[in-house]
Amino acid sequence: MPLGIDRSHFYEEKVKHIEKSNRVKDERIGSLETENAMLYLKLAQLRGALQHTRQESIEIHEQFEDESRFRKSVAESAFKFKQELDNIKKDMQSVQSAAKEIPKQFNEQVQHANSVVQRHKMAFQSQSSSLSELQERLAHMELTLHDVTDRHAKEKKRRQELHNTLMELRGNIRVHCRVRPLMDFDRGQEDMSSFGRQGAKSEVVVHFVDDENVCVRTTKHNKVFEYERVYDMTETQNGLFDEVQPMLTSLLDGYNICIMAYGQTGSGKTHTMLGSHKNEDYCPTREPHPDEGVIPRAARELFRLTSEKQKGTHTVEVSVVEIYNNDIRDLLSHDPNIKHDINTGQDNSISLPTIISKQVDTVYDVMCLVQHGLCTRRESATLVHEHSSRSHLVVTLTVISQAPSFFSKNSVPGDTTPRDSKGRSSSLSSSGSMPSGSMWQSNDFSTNSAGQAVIKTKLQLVDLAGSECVGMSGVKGQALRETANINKSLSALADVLGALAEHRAHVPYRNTRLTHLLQDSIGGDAKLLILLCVAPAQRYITESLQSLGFGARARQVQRGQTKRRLPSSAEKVSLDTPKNSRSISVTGPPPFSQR
Ligand SMILES: Nc1ncnc2c1ncn2[C@@H]1O[C@H](COP(=O)(O)OP(=O)(O)OP(=O)(O)O)[C@@H](O)[C@H]1O
Repeated sequence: MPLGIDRSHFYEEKVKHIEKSNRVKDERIGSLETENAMLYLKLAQLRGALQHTRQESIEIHEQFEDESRFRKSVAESAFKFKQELDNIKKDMQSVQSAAKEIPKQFNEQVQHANSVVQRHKMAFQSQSSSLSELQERLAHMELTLHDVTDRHAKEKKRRQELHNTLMELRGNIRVHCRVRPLMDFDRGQEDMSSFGRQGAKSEVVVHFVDDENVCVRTTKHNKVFEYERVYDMTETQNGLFDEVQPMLTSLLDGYNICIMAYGQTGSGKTHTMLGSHKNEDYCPTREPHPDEGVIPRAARELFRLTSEKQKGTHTVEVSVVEIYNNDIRDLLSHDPNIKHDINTGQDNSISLPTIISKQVDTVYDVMCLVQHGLCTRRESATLVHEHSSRSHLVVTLTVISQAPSFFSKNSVPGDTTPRDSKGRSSSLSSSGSMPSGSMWQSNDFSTNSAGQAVIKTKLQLVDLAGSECVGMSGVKGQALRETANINKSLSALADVLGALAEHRAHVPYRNTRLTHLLQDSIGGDAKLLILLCVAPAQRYITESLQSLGFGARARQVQRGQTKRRLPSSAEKVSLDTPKNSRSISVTGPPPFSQR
């Protein structure tokens, strides 16, 4: 550039140009930065997309692997299935071939079965005729068996009746034996585990054999005793009374009856006669109770029998006495400690004139009086059992019956009552069961206040005190005296039976009050039943053998024919003078006896 030329313009232009170029560049930079930012953004987006794609590819890879594994397992399963299928196919083939065989075999079997059926059919046909024959024979045999069983039962009953009649004719004492169940107190000092076991004191050694036999079996003993009836441990009060009941019918036919429970202490005498209770707890009931014993049942039967007779012709009186330490005590008296004497009549009839006898109309009345007596009865606890009776209890029911009309004042002279061929009055036989050959006795024939002839018969119900070994009962002092008296009176009873069985001239009735009071029942004309009570345990074996022996001995006594309480000679009854005597003793020969 020439000197002196203004260069500022140039520079200005130059600056402008540079500024313009700078502006262009700045714009260019700006747009490039924008573009760069856009590119960064795009890059970030692409990176994000890449990341997403990577993630997806991982997932796809994993899915692929899963699928590969699945395919592999499917392939494996398919292989297994194929193998199984092959096996099934093979099986199918064998089944098919077997199935092909089945109809063949079935046919063969059917043919075989047919032939068997055919054979059996033939056999059946041949046997059916013999089967019907057999059935006929079986039916016939069943009929015969039934018939034989029936005849056997009838024979047994007839034998029993004949036996009873024979016993009656001979005047035998009937003996029934009751074996009681094993009780807790039978254990004594024994431990629980050995209760009832072999060798233990409580081992059962008295066994029921059948209705008529009982046996004692131990290492030392094997003895069988026979009685009219044996009751096992399960026998109920009702079952026992069923056997006793028929005897009571004779009471209204004019026979005295005595039922006596005998046995060692704790053997079940009170249970049998009254039922199980403590004396002071006895509670009479108006209704029959399944547990009640012979006394309430006998009273019930007596009232049943009298209810069948003409109203007002029978009255019943009750007395309750005990024999304690050989003294007779009236348990219905205000002062039971008063001792009473026995009166022996000219005809050897026994009575207690000073004791109270109360008239009763119902069983309840009877049992209330018995309960009154029981509250006073002596009992105490012994080692054997808690409520041991220390006295003999005698409950007497006296039946006062109006004698049949031909004994009355109007008909006595020149008695025209029809008689049977043996001289018996037909009106008498209507009262029932006079056994052939029975004899009549007049000692209880008397008159009532209206001057009518009456007959007194008595039912004595005796709960004896228990025989016992002093050592076993563990008693001392006063109780020892009681035990000694009990044992003495019971052995006197055995002596009396011994003397009667051996027909000795002297029978020691008067050795004790017990034997004296029971004299006309044991040795006289009463029908006597002894209920032997036996405990089954080994610990009482001595006492049980003694009781069973006592029963066996009693059965041997033959007292002669039982007698009926009726006047022997109506003509001799002085009915015109009733004041003379209330108890008319007649000594002449009986008009209707079989003699
Ligand atoms: N057949 C029986 N069934 C069930 N329990 C019975 C039987 N016999 C007796 N017992 C029970 O045995 C116990 C003794 O019986 P029980 O009092 O009758 O004897 P006992 O012979 O009268 O005795 P004791 O002479 O000492 O008075 C009572 O608890 C009674 O309940």
